[in-house]
This record gives sequence, structure tokens and C-alpha cells, in this order.
Amino acid sequence: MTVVGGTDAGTTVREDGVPRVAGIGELELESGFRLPGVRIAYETWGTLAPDGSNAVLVEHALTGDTHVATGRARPGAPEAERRAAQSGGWWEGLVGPGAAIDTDRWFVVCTNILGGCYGSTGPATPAPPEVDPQGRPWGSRFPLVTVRDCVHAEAALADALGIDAWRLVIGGSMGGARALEWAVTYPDRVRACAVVAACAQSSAEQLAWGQAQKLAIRQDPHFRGGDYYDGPPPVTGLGLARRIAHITYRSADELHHRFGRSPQADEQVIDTHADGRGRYQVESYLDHQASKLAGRFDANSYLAVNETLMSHDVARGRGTLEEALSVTSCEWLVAAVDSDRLYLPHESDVLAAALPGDVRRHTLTSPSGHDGFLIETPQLGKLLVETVLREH
Ligand SMILES: CC(=O)SCCNC(=O)CCNC(=O)[C@H](O)C(C)(C)COP(=O)(O)OP(=O)(O)OC[C@H]1O[C@@H](n2cnc3c(N)ncnc32)[C@H](O)[C@@H]1OP(=O)(O)O
Ligand SMILES: N[C@@H](CCO)C(=O)O
Repeated sequence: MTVVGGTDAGTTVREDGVPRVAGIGELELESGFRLPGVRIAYETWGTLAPDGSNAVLVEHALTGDTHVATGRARPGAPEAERRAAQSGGWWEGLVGPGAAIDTDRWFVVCTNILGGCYGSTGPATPAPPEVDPQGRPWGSRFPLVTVRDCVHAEAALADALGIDAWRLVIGGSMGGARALEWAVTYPDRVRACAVVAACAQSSAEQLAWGQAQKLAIRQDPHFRGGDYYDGPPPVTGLGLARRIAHITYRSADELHHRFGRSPQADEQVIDTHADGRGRYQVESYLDHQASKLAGRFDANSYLAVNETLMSHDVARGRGTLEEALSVTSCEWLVAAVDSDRLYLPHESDVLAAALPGDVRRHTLTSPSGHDGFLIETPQLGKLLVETVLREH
């Protein structure tokens, strides 16, 4: 393994939440495509026990990154590295010293998904010389990566870090899909698995939302078939994709109670021309979510991870769902958000019922819909310490 940036996990000075990148070489994908020179970005928190028994893998969702919680860089690290480590993470409060996933006890690893744009190999990564002698980004040539491919890449990283088995693999949404795939692909390497706001197979409706998002990006004139890196990026299409997605991430009740029919401040919603009118608050809110995402994410990566999520089917090539899951022997936490209209609680029921043994489906109570898995961290932390992280 080659490590670029930060120091290695075996360092004597504990560093938390510092980005690193590991080269894992060529990866043969489910499609048969051989992806050369794969790099996986990751961050760690805590210290790996000498017997490797305390490793926890946290899997991020669609547009997430490796920074799950605040960390700390080594003394003397460059200012930018120290600031990045100290910034808040996307599961802040769930992971950290004394938190449910206690980094004084557990060695926490969070990877960036293959195909993403936060350090792992993805469409914006320069293609290797054998693919492009000029070193231009993969762009339209980037292959389809399945959830299973992502897990194989992470297994190579685990090998390199000296982690034979995870004490826990946990993820929400697309992170939950990866956690589940880990438990089935590598049953001997997962002691406990937490699948939050996720399902066993992307449903027809989830595929439908995925298609709409894909077309939003592809129809932006700046997209240019995916090879746009020498010009302006397709931010309009990416923003539209995020709007479509974000509506599915929140509940109708929440949107109603937060925004109702109110106009955005100082904007006039009844005007002579519909095109010239001001915005309702909810429109302004979606505009904000769209521009935030377009400012931080690569459109090709969005398409890549969207396709990856659409590929999610833990039973593909493994018989029935029950047959596919029968190879697992780990402890489970299966939890749904009660107001989730994207990953329906019923889909978590289906997963729990198909798992071997008597697995209960737990509930996170939230007005926020699917994004409740990111917001309801105290509830999720309590569930974790009562189930898969309880003292034996
Ligand atoms: C698992 C993962 O890896 S995810 C990785 C990170 N993912 C993300 O960041 C996803 C995007 N983020 C989110 O969806 C949310 O921030 C969550 C889920 C993390 C938290 O949700 P909430 O706290 O409920 O935030 P919410 O969705 O309401 O958004 C608040 C934002 O909307 C803005 N906003 C609220 N009302 C309006 C309005 N009428 N007009 C414009 N903007 C508005 C707020 O100012 C705030 O802006 P900011 O985020 O720039 O500070
Ligand atoms: N807000 C999350 C939701 C996806 O499940 C993300 O962007 O990753």
C-alpha cells in the first residue's frame, strides 16, 4: 500500500480525522473492467488495538466524505491540515471521545467511496498513462462501479491497515447499503453490522429518482458527454439533481411546517408574469441546497455514485434474499427513520425479516424524513450502545 498525506495508522503520535490516501493497485470490477491505480481516501480516529479487535468502519452516504467527526492533527502539522482535522464532521456527536462510537475505545475508519470526489479514485482523477497518455481526467471513460466493487476496494484497504475483521461496520443510506454488502461479501470479517435508513435492494422507486437525477445532469449543455473538465462544469444540472434528491430526503410534513406557502423574505410570489415572480421559501431553500452541493461536488462523481446506488442489490447472483443473507453470522442493528419517504420503514422490515435469526427492526423518530439518519444522532447513539456496541 502507498500512503499519501498525513502519517500511517501505525504512527506513535495519535492523529484523528486527518485525510490520507492509500493506493490499492488494480481492482477488477463486477463488470469485468480492470480499474488501474485505485486510490482510496480515508481518515481514522483512535488507536488500533494490537490484536486488531477494535476496528469500526463508518460508511458515508451518497455525497459524503471521510470526515465523520472532529479530529486533531499531529503537533507541527501544516495549518491547513490542522484546520481540516478540527472542523466538524457529518456524524458529529456520534463518533468521538466518550461518544457512542467512542474513539478512546474504538479505532474508527471512514473511507471515501470509490467514484467519489473526496480523495478516492473517481471520474475527476487523472487517468493513468496507459489509459490517457496526456493524463486527462477519466471523465466519460470512468466505469460503472457497484456497491460490491466499493466493498472490495475497502477490503483491500482493510488488508493494508492490518484489519482482519471489523468489530462493527455502520452506515446510513448508501452507507447502509455498503455496510450490508460488507457483511454478505465478507461474513468472516464483520462481527456486527448497522444498516440505517437503507434497504437490501434499491427499489423501483429509488431507481426512478436516480434516473431523473441522472438526466438532469446529462442534459446540462456544459456536461458535454462527461468530458467537461477543460470548461465550465454542469452546475445547473447538478443543482437540479440535488433539488430532486433533496425533496426525497425530507418529509412533506416537515416542509409544510417549516415553510408552508410563505414567500421568501422580500420576494413577491403573485406577479403579472409567473417567470418573473419571487420565490416561495421552500424554493429558496432548495436553491440553497442545490448551490451548496454544486459548489462542493463533481457532477461526474454524482453520476457515478448515483449509478453505484442504483446497482445496489445484495442478492444479485446469490439466490433469494434469504439465501444471500444466510451466509452472515454477525450481530445486527437495522433501523429506519419513521418519516423516511425514500427508504421506507417497510423496506427495513423486509431486510430484518430476511436476516438469519430473530432480528428486530428499530425506529428513529424524526420529523426530518430520510435525512433523520444524519440528524437524530442521540437516538442512533443510544440504539448502538444498547445493541451492537453493548458490553458483552
Ligand atoms: C452521510 C453523509 O455522508 S452526508 C455528508 C454530508 N451531507 C450533507 O451535508 C448533506 C447535505 N446536508 C444536509 O442535508 C443537512 O445539512 C443535514 C441533513 C446534515 C442537516 O439538516 P438540517 O440541520 O435540518 O439542515 P437543513 O436541511 O434544514 O438545511 C439548513 C440550511 O438551509 C438554509 N435555509 C433554510 N431555510 C432557507 C430558505 N428559506 N432559503 C434559503 N436557505 C435556507 C439554512 O440557512 C441552512 O444553510 P447552511 O446549511 O448553509 O447553514
Ligand atoms: N444528505 C445525504 C443524503 C443521502 O442519503 C447525502 O447527501 O449524502
